[in-house]
Amino acid sequence: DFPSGYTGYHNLAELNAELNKSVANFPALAKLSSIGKSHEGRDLSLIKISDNVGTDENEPEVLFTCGQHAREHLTIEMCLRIVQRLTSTYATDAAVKRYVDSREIWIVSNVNPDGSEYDVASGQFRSWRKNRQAPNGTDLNRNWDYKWGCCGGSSGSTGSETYRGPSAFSAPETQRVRDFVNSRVVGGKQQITTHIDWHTYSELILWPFGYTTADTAPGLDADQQRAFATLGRQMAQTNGYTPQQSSDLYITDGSIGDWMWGVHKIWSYTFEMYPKNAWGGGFYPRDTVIAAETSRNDKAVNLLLEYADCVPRVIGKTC
Ligand SMILES: NS(=O)(=O)N[C@@H](CCC(=O)O)C(=O)O
Ligand SMILES: [Ca+2]
Ligand SMILES: [Ca+2]
Ligand SMILES: [Zn+2]
Repeated sequence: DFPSGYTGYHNLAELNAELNKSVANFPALAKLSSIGKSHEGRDLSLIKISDNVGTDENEPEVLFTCGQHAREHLTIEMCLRIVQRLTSTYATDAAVKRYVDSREIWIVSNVNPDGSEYDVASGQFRSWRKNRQAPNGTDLNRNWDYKWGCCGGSSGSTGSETYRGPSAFSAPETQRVRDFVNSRVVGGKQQITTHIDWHTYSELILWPFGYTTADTAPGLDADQQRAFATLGRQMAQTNGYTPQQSSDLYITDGSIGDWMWGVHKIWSYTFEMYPKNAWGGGFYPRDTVIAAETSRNDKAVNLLLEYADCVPRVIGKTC
């Protein structure tokens, strides 16, 4: 379990207990299911939040994913914040009510439960990043099948922290999220319009592509780049993170964001949360920062929900 100074973080059992509580308290708004199992057989929980939550309504769908990287535990708290805020303030916050009534919001609060449990299992942090597949784990954020291993943005060495796996989608966890997103193609149209994948740390808002430093590339034209950057900058205005194309940080290939946009044209952002640098605790900030550093992103989440019907509206275009 988490060591002292970190007991405010939720381990998997505590996370699931909180998700169950939210669903029990708001049965008309929240529904819990599973997209399948992790490598070691843990459930990959899926929460849906919307009015008439039991009905698939014709409303823009928004996806949030957390915990691809095991040691980035603050992201689990971020997904929990999203679930708890969108249900518990529905009755009192007009904006939240509007978003929940007009969107369908999906949250996979821990994509890599084997990894996050392994990281705390000994009572001391192991600084574990990857999943728990043999021989030494796969970096889930290099395992997605868009330009997989194309461009020096991942490693073929099993011991590397960015080991891409023996093949794209070799990890059960990326397969399950892939299958869920693929299942949201209804009548030939992807229902999910927008997505945030949560990471730590560095306080950044990143948008595709990661596999190339070019601002535009096949499948990402100048207007789309401008829309990505404009909404990214507006969200950064609200949380003080630095907005940039993900390859401005470093080249990544096989990342979730490139796949979401490259394959499904889902407006996908990667947020790197607090701290800004290692002096703030690196991957392991104390639990005293959780409330401030998750609520810091409330307005950015609202902006994504606002534009979920048509992101190009942000640059004055119509859909
Ligand atoms: N959270 S992290 O691993 O330090 N950074 C992410 C950045 C993701 C990206 O650039 O798209 C990664 O390398 O997968
Ligand atoms: Ca609905
Ligand atoms: Ca729908
Ligand atoms: Zn990460």
